[in-house]
Amino acid sequence: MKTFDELFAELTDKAKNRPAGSGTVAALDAGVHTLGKKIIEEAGEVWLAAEYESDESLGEEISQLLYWLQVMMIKRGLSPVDVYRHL
Ligand SMILES: N=c1c2ncn([C@@H]3O[C@H](COP(=O)(O)OP(=O)(O)OP(=O)(O)O)[C@@H](O)[C@H]3O)c2ncn1[C@@H]1O[C@H](COP(=O)(O)O)[C@@H](O)[C@H]1O
Repeated sequence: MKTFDELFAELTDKAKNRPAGSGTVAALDAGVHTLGKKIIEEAGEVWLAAEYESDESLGEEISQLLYWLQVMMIKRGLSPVDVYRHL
């Protein structure tokens, strides 16, 4: 288990050091267009889970959406503060 900020730090490190086999590195290399489509897909899965699935499944789908949002943030050079200041 990890927090939003802990995952962001981990993904930032992966982007910097580019370890072999990292799905995050591959996703970053795929680019904004691919990341955007993944975010739309995961958002749809959150919606469907909220309509039809368990709390556990919904939590998992939300975690995946947060992951892809973080990858997009890193791709575009945003930090969590750039988001938090709008909350
Ligand atoms: N939290 C996540 C995470 N959430 C979602 N995903 C990715 O998003 C996909 C979502 O799964 P789905 O079931 O919706 O999609 P799928 O059809 O199975 O997968 P695709 O065919 O679409 O890739 C997963 O298969 C992962 O590729 C994640 N990938 C990585 N992490 C964490 O990110 C960190 C770095 O991971 P690596 O870069 O892979 O080392 C680690 O702590 C991981 O636990």
